[in-house]
Amino acid sequence: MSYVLGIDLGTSSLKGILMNEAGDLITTKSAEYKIDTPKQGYSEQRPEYWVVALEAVLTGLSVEVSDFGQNLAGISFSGQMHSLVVLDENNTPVYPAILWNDVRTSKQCVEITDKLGSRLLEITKNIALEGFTLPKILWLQENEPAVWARVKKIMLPKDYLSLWLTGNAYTEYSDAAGTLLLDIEKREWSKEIAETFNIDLSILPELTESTGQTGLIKAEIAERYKLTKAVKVFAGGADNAAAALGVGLINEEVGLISMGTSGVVSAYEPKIADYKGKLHFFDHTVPGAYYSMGVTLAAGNSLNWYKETFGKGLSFNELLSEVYTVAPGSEGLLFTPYIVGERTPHFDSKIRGSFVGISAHHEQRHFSRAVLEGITFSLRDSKDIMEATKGKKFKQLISVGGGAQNPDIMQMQADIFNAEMIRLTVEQGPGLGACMIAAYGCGFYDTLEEVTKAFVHYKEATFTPKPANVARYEKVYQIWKKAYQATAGLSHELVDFNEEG
Ligand SMILES: Nc1ncnc2c1ncn2[C@@H]1O[C@H](COP(=O)(O)OP(=O)(O)O)[C@@H](O)[C@H]1O
Ligand SMILES: O=C(CO)[C@@H](O)[C@H](O)COP(=O)(O)O
Repeated sequence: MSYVLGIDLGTSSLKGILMNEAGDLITTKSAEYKIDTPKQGYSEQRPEYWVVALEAVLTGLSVEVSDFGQNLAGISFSGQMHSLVVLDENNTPVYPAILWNDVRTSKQCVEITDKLGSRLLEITKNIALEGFTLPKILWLQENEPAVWARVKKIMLPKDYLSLWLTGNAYTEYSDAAGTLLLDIEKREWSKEIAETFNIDLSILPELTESTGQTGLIKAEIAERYKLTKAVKVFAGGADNAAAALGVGLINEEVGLISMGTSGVVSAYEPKIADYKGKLHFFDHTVPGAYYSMGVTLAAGNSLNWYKETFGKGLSFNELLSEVYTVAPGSEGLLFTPYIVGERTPHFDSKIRGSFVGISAHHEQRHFSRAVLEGITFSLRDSKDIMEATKGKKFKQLISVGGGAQNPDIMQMQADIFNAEMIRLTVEQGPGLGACMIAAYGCGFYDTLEEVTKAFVHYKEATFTPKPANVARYEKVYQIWKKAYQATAGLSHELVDFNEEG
């Protein structure tokens, strides 16, 4: 039976999921990489890190699965969104990729908003945020003119890997939508926006559907991994759009929660909607459909920071092993996960995180629980906005991302969202979505609905809200919500103070 490979180029690691054409999991492999932070607010990765990780995953698969080379038929991708990759005429990166959680571009966001006014929302359906690609391009033009002069191609992370595999430069609508350069209605690069900011349209990659084929794996790479078939490569999707497909978000019945490096709440949108920038609005991987989402900049990232700072050397399971012994509300300890600023609902790159209410009786287990609760409250902010704008409550939510591995986090999500939380049998939503795109692209199925039936399965055991916890969290959440206003002024002053040196 033929195999399909889904590559999820995450922020903390690259994950490969190998499945057969019937939708059975064969195996998974992953390789981690670091984030470089040369200055406060900067977040970068060298595209070479991703290639090294991809090669490690391909090597691991070819060693573990004896018929990998013989049976691999198609590959597709899911990738961290918005991050800017810049290449010269030889397709060599000329600058580190500036990532989606880099907040150096506040000035450029103001410039975009001033120059485009209401046209920005009309054309792109989104507002200017530090994480998106266009402000990063303007930052490079302004701060690194010599580098900018060498740029012949702009790419998004997963598209760089596709280029590396095939030699062809493409992107697809779900990732293009996150650049602020796509005219969402016309489904083409916006000439108006590109001209306003002196961006030559020729440096933008050709657009295709998520399911579009970008090429075949180059001969020298096929030879290295002993791939005997002509392996087809398909464009894939932005990680949140691929996850939406991977969890079966192909109708409005359910919502999606992801606790990866970022935290995301998203919903299927059958047609273009105007959320006035309160929620992000992007193309889905399902051609012609869309999804809306709210984003917490540092969900898993806050947990990582906490682990590295206060639990060095511990595994996540060790770090969180006593969380269940603390009652909901962490006995009066609150945490706001704004360690790199926040998107939904505050859109504030200068807010910073805080612990509020530290008492002499608090132990490490209280801090651990407070961190998880703060992350989940922040996701609740997005969920509430989404439900209010859509006028409907999600009774069931599918939970993905690294955080979904922990049962205490899952129960907390059920209690704080007051919804039944469901998990996938194959735990990696974005990578699964990428496999599904490859299976469809290879022609193993006629429709994405059929692929969904074969590939997407939920675990039988779900996490249901406990009424006493729901009631308690409702009260704590109302207090937690005040922490943003209470700490915003202080945070802004401190950030300015630090920037002055
Ligand atoms: N066993 C675990 N328990 C709780 N959280 C975890 C666990 N493993 C990973 N995580 C969290 O999940 C995050 C990684 O999730 P993932 O979806 O792989 O992210 P990304 O796609 O951004 O690389 C980590 O940053 C970490 O905070
Ligand atoms: O910026 C966004 C969405 O707008 C992030 O969700 C990135 O797409 C990174 O995702 P993860 O690495 O956390 O999956």
